[in-house]
Amino acid sequence: MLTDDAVLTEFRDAGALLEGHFVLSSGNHSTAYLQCARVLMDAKRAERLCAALAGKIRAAGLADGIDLVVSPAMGGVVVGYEMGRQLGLPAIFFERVDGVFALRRGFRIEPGQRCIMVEDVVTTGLSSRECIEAAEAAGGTVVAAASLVDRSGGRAKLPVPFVPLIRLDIPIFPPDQIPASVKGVPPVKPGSRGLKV
Ligand SMILES: O=P(O)(O)OC[C@H]1O[C@H](OP(=O)(O)OP(=O)(O)O)[C@H](O)[C@@H]1O
Ligand SMILES: O=C(O)c1cc(=O)[nH]c(=O)[nH]1
Ligand SMILES: [Mg+2]
Repeated sequence: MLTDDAVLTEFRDAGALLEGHFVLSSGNHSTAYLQCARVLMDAKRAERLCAALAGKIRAAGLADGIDLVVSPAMGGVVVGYEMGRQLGLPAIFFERVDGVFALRRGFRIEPGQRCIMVEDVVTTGLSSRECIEAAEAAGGTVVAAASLVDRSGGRAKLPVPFVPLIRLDIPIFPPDQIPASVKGVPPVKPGSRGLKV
């Protein structure tokens, strides 16, 4: 069990609590960004946080009978792997092919396998919902979801019980409602969805 303060300290110590002007995966803008890759680059920190998340999942009675961890690449790859280790389950990831989540690399889901979908961050919940739909389309039954961070303040709706390690309520702005003070700061887009290179 980790307190919210302890989780935020881990993020702060990892240099993962960023302030500025960010374009999120959803196209919304924000003045705050949680860079989970910086948290997960430290194996011991990843272990501490994922052990706590696994503990929350067990405490919620959601760990029993799960066969498989599924997660959405890129952000979900490392956290999915470590959650598989903590829960004693295999872990596979979906990756976007022409924008649509697909299983590659010989990964597959056996018919009826019970899955938990694991994300790094939930903002609108779109990536999570798409990953859950992809796992169901691949033959699985998704019974729960988990993430390191839910920054939606609980507003993101997922179709299965959802356990975040920490829940934050961080404002997001649609592109036509960005405050003037934020507009003046050149935006950066850290995530990979819809990235133009
Ligand atoms: O709840 P949402 O509004 O979907 O936002 C959260 C998603 O955005 C980020 O991924 P991103 O799509 O930027 O791609 P990445 O994981 O490949 O970096 C993050 O890893 C989540 O998957
Ligand atoms: O919504 C996102 O794209 C997003 C927000 C955030 O704080 N961290 C992240 O990795 N993605
Ligand atoms: Mg992602």
